[in-house]
Amino acid sequence: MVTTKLLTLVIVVRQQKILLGWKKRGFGANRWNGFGGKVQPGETIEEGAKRELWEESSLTVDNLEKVGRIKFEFVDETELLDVHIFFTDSCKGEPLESDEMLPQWFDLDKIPFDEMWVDDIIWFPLLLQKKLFKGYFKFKGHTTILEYTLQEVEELKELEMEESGF
Ligand SMILES: CNc1ncnc2c1ncn2[C@@H]1O[C@H](COP(=O)(O)OP(=O)(O)OP(=O)(O)O)[C@@H](O)[C@H]1O
Repeated sequence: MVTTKLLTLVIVVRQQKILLGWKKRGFGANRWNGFGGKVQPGETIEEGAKRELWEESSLTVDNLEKVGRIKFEFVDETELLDVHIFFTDSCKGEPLESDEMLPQWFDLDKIPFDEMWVDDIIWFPLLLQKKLFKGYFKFKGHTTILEYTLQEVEELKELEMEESGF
């Protein structure tokens, strides 16, 4: 049976720099990524995104902008990842290291894509151009993309429809 895990990912930009965290443990360890994790029962996706941002970086934010949604499939695995991606340029506080993440600011033209998930270099340009997007990536293992689709969408509601484009 195929199950789907609901996940969040928050990309923080401030003063022309992007904040990434070095994931110290768990899924995607030893890579730079945005902040996020599993949505818990009883919280909305945006609440889950804010909670993970706070837990992993100590930053707070009033509003997150939803910018994209990507589904990930891994061959020979029965769990799909449904990642809801948010952006903020108005978070508060200073980032602090947590058990899970070591935060670091990067210039926007020096994003360390060679130490990130291999899909990131494909969709980050849309995010940085403030486009809305949806995508699907099929992985073999954790470093090979077998196939993918990535589309800009006009409206947020196109991200809400469960089966659209996937
Ligand atoms: C396959 N290509 C990918 N490309 C970019 N980002 C990816 C990703 N696959 C997963 N992600 C993100 O990685 C985090 C994992 O979160 P993850 O550690 O599993 O969640 P959470 O912190 O709840 O876990 P614990 O309960 O601590 O184990 C989460 O933000 C999720 O969106």
